[in-house]
Amino acid sequence: MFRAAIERLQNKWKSYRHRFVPWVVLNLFKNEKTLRQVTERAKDKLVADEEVSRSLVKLFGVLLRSHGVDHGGLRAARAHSPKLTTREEEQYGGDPACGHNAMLQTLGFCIDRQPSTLPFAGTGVFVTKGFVPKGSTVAMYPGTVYQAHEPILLQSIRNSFVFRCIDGVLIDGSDKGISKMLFKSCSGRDRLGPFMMSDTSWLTAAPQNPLAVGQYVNNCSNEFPANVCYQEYDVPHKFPIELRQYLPNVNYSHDSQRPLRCVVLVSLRDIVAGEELFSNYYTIVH
Ligand SMILES: C[S@@+](CC[C@H](N)C(=O)[O-])C[C@H]1O[C@@H](n2cnc3c(N)ncnc32)[C@H](O)[C@@H]1O
Repeated sequence: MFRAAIERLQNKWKSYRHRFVPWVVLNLFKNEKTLRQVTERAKDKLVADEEVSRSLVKLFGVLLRSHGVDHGGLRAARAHSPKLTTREEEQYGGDPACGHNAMLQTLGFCIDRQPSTLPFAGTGVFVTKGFVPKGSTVAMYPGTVYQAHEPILLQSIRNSFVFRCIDGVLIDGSDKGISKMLFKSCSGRDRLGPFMMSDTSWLTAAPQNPLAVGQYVNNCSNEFPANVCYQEYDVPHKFPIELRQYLPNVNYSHDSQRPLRCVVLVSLRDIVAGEELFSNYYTIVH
């Protein structure tokens, strides 16, 4: 009987999809009601990758113009997306809050970090303005991407921001210490001529890409069910090169042959201003 119980536990552990490892170990049997279950891996995507690409390209295109940082690619960016109106140009130009303005304008909502609604849960992420319709790309999970075979031991010590994808790829979303140093170093390494391939500003209090705060989204509880879920997004080859400077992820290994792995958070229902975002740290894939 004891063996059967152990086997049940092992099977359950193996099928957990997203794991913030230390948190899961301590809370494995809490909030069982809020577990997200999916029947097939293919069905786990709430929104098509093309839809995620569309949202990101729209936002990043506006960010590119609003920051006035073109790294040699502004003209190319303008060729990609429609021209801004004069009013929009004025609204974004030189405004320190331009990231949030761009988000409100293009996606119809703003998100930001604030103290969590939950006691002892530290910082959380809230919808601060506008309205998030179900199925929107609400946030991105920033960090260094490690393939399943790459070493992460040192970086993972006392680090509650290591996120595990379904295929064993890990994303270290910590903005402190060795994790921070490694992200900056990999990001500098991967520059392509005049183009940056990733954004390091998520490591600061004011990320250029305002979606890049998904690592601060807290786990749901029985009182606050999940309103967002994680979804892997492999950046397609055709993603505009001049917009990659806003991607908050970078490969740990320079010679990674795989497309860059990002993780986005997608809304499970409509969310209104003032609500905190809650994800489910555990997803069971049957
Ligand atoms: C990925 S971090 C999320 C950001 C975190 N709130 C912070 O301020 O750094 C995961 C950690 O947040 C805390 N956390 C997340 N969800 C929680 C919850 N529902 N209740 C209490 N603490 C929570 C735990 O300390 C967990 O290890």
